[in-house]
Amino acid sequence: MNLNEWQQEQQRLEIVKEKLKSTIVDLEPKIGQLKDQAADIRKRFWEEVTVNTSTDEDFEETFFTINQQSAMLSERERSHRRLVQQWGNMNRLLPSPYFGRVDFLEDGQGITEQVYIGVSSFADADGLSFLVYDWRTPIASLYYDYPPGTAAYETPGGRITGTMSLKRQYQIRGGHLQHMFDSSLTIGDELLQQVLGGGADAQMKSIVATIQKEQNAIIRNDKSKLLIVQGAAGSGKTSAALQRVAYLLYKHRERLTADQIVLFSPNPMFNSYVSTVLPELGEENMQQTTFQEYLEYWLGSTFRLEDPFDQIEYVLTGQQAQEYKARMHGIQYKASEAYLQALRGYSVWLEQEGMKFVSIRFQDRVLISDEQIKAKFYSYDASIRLTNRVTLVQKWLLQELARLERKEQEADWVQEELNYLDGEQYAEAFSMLHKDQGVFDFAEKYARIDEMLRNKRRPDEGDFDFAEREEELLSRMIVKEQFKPLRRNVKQFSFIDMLGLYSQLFSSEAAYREMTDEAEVPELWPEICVYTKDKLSRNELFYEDATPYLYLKELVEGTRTNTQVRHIFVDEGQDYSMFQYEFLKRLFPRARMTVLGDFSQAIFTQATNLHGTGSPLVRLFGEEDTSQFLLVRSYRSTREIVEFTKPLLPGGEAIVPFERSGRKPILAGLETSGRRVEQIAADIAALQAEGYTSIAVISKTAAGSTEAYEALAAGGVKELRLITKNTPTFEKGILVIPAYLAKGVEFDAVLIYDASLQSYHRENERKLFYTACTRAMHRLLLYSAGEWTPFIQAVDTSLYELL
Ligand SMILES: Nc1ncnc2c1ncn2[C@@H]1O[C@H](COP(=O)(O)OP(=O)(O)OP(=O)(O)O)[C@@H](O)[C@H]1O
Repeated sequence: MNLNEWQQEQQRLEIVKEKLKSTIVDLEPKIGQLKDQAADIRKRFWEEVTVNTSTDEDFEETFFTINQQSAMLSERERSHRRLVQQWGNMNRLLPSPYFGRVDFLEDGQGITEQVYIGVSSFADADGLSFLVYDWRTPIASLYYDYPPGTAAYETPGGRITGTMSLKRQYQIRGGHLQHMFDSSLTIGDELLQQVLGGGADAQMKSIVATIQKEQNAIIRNDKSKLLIVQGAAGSGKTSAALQRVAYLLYKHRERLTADQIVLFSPNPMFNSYVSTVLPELGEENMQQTTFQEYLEYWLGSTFRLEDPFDQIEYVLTGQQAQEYKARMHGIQYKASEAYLQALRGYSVWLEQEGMKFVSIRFQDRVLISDEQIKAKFYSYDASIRLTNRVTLVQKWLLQELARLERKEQEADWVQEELNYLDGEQYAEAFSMLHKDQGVFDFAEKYARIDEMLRNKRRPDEGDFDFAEREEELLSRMIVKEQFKPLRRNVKQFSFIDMLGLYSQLFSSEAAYREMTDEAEVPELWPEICVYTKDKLSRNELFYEDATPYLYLKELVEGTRTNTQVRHIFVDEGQDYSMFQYEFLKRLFPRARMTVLGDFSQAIFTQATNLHGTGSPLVRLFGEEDTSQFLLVRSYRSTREIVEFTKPLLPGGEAIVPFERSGRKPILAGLETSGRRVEQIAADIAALQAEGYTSIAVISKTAAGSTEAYEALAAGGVKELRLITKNTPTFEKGILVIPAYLAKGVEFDAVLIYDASLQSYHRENERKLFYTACTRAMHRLLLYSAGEWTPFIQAVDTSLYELL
């Protein structure tokens, strides 16, 4: 690149910066004014409105002026918000106004346009010529999709074709042009090299300057109802997901808001890891949650729920337990579509027989027995669907309660309670009654009509005994208060014995077949029945039972849906069962779904294979509405680490490392655990001296982490932090962490605490081991105080160094 070009670019940068600065200066007073105006309107809102409702016309007039005032207020507030956002965007642009440029000559046009691309758009004072284009504009996709030559991009009005004569990347920091590269490749590797060579952070970074073509296709896909992304470890799935959220928010800014997008994360710590990407891009964060959080919300008050981490701990360490094998079959079956089908079949069977109810009790008495409820339930026409019949029963119960409540007023305990009120309390109740005049009047009116209907009082009857009436009113209120929880419970369907209904499924094999109409019953069913019922009897729920339980609850009580949400993103999608996918689809009927995952990192027993024609996930929306993507390039780790981790997996050869070099992984075989601790302590110190600030010691389980933490702390390693499933945020430093919690995140250096045969040998530990190793960006060190795991033994010796 010649000096002249460099100078031209520098000059342009200065011009853009000046214009940005003057726009910011112009905007500031306008923002202040609008804010003041809005505050003023709010303050004087009622002064401008004369409330008069005496006649219909007055009422209309009042209604009209209120509407007018509030429209004005919201218009000012909207303008204010827009300007503040614009101001924020300009400030964000100032230190680095753009990162890319393409020169494009559209077919049929005479002038080549210079398209500069940055994190948001910036137009010149005329409002027509763009000094910077937002990376999400249609024309900006040229930058991501093509090398110089013929190129095209899609617009709402159709495809635009032409020729790209230049593609340039910039590194601008603090307003200074530091580097500039012209590229002939899709996106020059230089910038990506620099970005990836940097250190790991406690928070994920946006990748807008270096989005790769295959990632861009995911980010901009706006056609399919379901996007499935299968991508190797470190291939940028999470990154693509977050930029996709920003893209959708931009493209549909008139009708889509951040709270209509939900991201399901693998754990709360991951939430904090990704939470800064969108704000960095000038967008609000989408809603973030975990599936467990949802389960806790609906079931947490009824059960002690096992979470997926306890479940995986059991899978990894519970081999000695008697029911281990049965539980493994159980986990698999309860995650399957077959079980979902079985539950549907069960709900049909319940329409004929087998419903279970809970008696409604009051003060140790049965008010309405379960048998009565059951009889009522089956007295309705058999053609009425289960949930509708439940609603009818609910209505009937509320009526019954109203009747019983009236009857209860004459009960002795009410009289006693009345007597029990001493003078002061009585007076207080009395004055409260009168204070709440509205309630009192209403209650009076109600009582009067009630009595008339019951022929106790003639319509013309005037005077009545106030004292008596007040006493009656008081007793009514006492009973009402006591009946309140009963009514609330009925409204919350607690008259249905959900626990009993779910337990009932786990009876004999023959009964199960009959109730569910399912031909297939999993192996070891009797054992599955025993341990499941045992758990339920303690008001506890296994993780694999939680979603099915909730699903059955909805089949009986009616489906809860959220129609607000338009997009859901599921990260680490391989860890969700088909059962859970079906559930999510029902829960968010108006949402499109983006599922990102890696079947090679499927560490849970209920995993779902995402990709390929055989993927059960494709059936969720059908092939027509589904787009599948395969990401094979891995960006996180150095070539040496990727080459080492590839042979750990069957089919791993397909993974392509990004060309960034580093040291080969190091295998340190040590004679004793004590020596291992010494070696790790020395290695951590050396890594720190080399400038690495994010270092993770990864072990297989939580117990393993605690053991490693204690040994290393005793061995003199300072400022260690033990990460558990309850750790809320992700921070830089030296962490000790179980592999399953390190999912989705990354570190400068990873130290595998125990890579011995003893630790990793079963087939279901292969993916866990792979997941742990692929967290490393720059350095990977593995330790063993015994024989190496067979997964490493299969790796060519040229791919690692021995200590
Ligand atoms: N186009 C890109 N430009 C710059 N960095 C990228 C790009 N794509 C991915 N990366 C970087 O690669 C690393 C891995 O990305 P990310 O975490 O999104 O991958 P992933 O596929 O979700 O990984 P895993 O499955 O292992 O959790 C991150 O540091 C991310 O910033």
